[in-house]
Amino acid sequence: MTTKPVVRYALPADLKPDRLPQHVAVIMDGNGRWAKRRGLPRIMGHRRGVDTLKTLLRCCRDWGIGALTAYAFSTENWGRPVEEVDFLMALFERVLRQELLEMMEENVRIRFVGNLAALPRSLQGEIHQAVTQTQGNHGIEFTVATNYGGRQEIVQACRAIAEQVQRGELSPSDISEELFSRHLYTSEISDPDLLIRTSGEMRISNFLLWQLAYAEIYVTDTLWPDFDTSEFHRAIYAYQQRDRRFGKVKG
Ligand SMILES: CC(C)=CCC/C(C)=C/CC/C(C)=C/COP(=O)(O)OP(=O)(O)O
Ligand SMILES: C=C(C)CCOP(=O)(O)OP(=O)(O)O
Ligand SMILES: [Mg+2]
Repeated sequence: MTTKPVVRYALPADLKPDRLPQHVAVIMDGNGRWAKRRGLPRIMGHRRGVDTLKTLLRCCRDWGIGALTAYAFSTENWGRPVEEVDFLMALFERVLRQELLEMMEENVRIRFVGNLAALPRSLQGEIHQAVTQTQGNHGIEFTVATNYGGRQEIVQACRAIAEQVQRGELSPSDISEELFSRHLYTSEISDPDLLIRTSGEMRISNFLLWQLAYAEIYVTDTLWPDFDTSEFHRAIYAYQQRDRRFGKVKG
């Protein structure tokens, strides 16, 4: 039997353990450019991007960040060349299958958000398996946004609420922010405290439109496959310098 070396990340001394974001969301952008700069096909960037994600998940867990949400495929990404879309779907499926045992060992609870019913059947099966098998885990909460669109999520929530009103189960005056949140894909997870976007783009590209209302935003020019623990350290350090006022005045 071979024993895998266990990598543990110590919290850097200049980060305050009592001021860590509890939930970090990431837009894993720049995989295509990373590959292109090396004269490689775009898909190689996505493949390398998986390693970045695995490292980040471990780092969050070791530093005491309770939740990580990663944007893996947007509702708009269907418009990419079919070979790239097919590669990504197969990659998600393969990674899920390969990593399930390790997620169990590392006490990771995985969830998926997005319109999952439109994903390939075999991927849906793998998602179901991973979600149900890890649902008793109480380590880090790991959410993958796949076929996810913030607008689509809001529309489906409106539809579900409208149907309840039509059936007479709910009155329009019962609709509150809290009730609305319960109809989003993210009903079981807290809103992100910090959004990180790699590759320098200053936009949120239809990601968690409702949930990011008060998230701190950090954008780095680094491309996702190059985003490492020292880059993550910089992002958390920047977050800890922010003054989160939530519309109030400084006390
Ligand atoms: C199992 C699992 C969750 C795996 C994650 C794999 C992964 C890293 C997916 C991200 C895919 C994606 C569309 C990235 C955006 O970069 P881009 O293609 O837009 O890059 P570009 O902006 O440089 O073109
Ligand atoms: C990271 C994911 C999965 C989606 C956002 O990146 P995109 O590359 O699709 O976003 P745009 O720059 O096109 O807005
Ligand atoms: Mg991109």
